[in-house]
Amino acid sequence: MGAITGEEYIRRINRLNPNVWFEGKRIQGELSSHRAFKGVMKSQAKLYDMQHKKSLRDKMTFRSPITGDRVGMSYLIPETKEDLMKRRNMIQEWAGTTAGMMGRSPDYMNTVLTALASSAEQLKGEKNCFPTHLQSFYEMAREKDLCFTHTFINPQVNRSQFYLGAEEEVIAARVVEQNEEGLVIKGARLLATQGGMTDELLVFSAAGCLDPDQAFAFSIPSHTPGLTFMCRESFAYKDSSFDYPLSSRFEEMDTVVVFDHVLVPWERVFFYNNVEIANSFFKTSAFLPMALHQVVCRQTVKTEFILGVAQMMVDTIQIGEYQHVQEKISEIIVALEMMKSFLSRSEMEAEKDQWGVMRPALYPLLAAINTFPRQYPRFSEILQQLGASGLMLIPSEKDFESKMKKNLDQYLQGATRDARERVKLFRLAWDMCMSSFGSRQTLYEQFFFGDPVRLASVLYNTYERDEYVKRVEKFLNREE
Ligand SMILES: Cc1cc2nc3c(=O)[nH]c(=O)nc-3n(C[C@H](O)[C@H](O)[C@H](O)COP(=O)(O)OP(=O)(O)OC[C@H]3O[C@@H](n4cnc5c(N)ncnc54)[C@H](O)[C@@H]3O)c2cc1C
Repeated sequence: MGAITGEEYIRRINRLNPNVWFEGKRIQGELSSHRAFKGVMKSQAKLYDMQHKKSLRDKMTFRSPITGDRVGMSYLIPETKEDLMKRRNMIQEWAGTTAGMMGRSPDYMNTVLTALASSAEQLKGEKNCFPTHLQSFYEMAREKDLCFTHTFINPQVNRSQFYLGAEEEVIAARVVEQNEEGLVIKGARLLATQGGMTDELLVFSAAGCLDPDQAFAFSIPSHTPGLTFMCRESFAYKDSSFDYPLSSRFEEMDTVVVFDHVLVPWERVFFYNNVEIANSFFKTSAFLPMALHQVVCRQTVKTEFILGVAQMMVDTIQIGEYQHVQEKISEIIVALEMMKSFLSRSEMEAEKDQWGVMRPALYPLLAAINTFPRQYPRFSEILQQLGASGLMLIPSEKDFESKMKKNLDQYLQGATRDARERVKLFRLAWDMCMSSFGSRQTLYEQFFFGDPVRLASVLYNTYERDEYVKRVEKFLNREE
């Protein structure tokens, strides 16, 4: 089968008909026609269509080692530095289409699964681990071009250090039964972005897992009996891409995932009841370097887009002569250059692991994921500071078609753009940094890969720096 088209993606999800709840009701009918999903599913479909465009086919796909069919490049296990470049080019092509605003374009989770499968050998011989399940599942996903959401966060009930979650009624998803057919899961997980609009849900333990009944990794189809996705409010308020240029296209729903005695067949279980593996596999496998490589590729493209928007705003109202404006634009340039450097260094210093996987160097990528969550809110702030009232003077497409057009044309024109074009640009900036969609983007970039505070601890606890301390010791003991 190999790489799918957009139409195949839409058909497949509609046929699955997963149990998705929105505003108090189960969504009936085709998910791709529902107002909360239609824009983003159409955008996702466009990404899949790119795999079949003649001019992009070699960039977006590679030949399956099993069938020779073309399969998605995000499923490529990198063995050389050239493979890493191929992965980067593909990821950035998709990110360019979404302005980097779709954090969950399928390459993100495809990369996660590919990374885990490339390290499956690590599970060999370990208690309750099934490396062959993981490997064959990856191959099946690659050949069918499946897409995924994932969930690994327990409900935010009580985050104090000594909370053990021992309520009588289960809250955080856990194994409640084990039988011949598989594991039975009950409870909830937060959250799954794109929940319901993917083929599969990949579930793995929350970081710092202590409970053997929560120490698992598996994947199940989105329409598995007992599985429910509960949506938040949709930020796709209108279809007009003039009024809502980003949210009408890229609003990725976030869902709470509820497991009501969900049966996970054994062949879908990668490991269970193994706290040690649950806590170590994601650190020692290729997960971090490969997933972060995808993330930083996308974030770099997103930063380029933000820089472009900011510069267009500056030009439109001619504020580029002011020093503080230049400084603000420079701040975005510095951030962009940093991201590009982190990415290049991660590729230049990539090394093969013991299974022949070319892993991008981890520390430049960890530095990036520690920096970007702090930079991104500043980008929003800069757009607001540059746009000022212009971000409120954003009449709708309908206003431009009304009797008011003459007034709008006269009073909302910019120095270099007519009123309609100026408003179109400022609406884009507004959707990026002020609308519900824009605010979610800011929260997303801060948290989607984990709490930035705890991500900093990963650096603190693992970064080799004895040599520097020794150097200072030597300096302090210098006699001359
Ligand atoms: C838009 C969005 C989309 C997301 N999509 C997904 C998804 O698709 N799949 C998925 O699995 N997850 C997803 N996430 C969840 C993301 O992984 C979490 O937000 C992140 O790991 C932080 O966990 P939390 O939200 O539970 O915050 P909490 O852990 O509850 O933290 C809340 C606050 O308490 C502090 N805090 C709590 N515990 C500690 C501690 N032990 N030490 C220090 N400080 C602490 C934090 O620093 C923070 O300030 C998404 C998040 C967002 C915002």
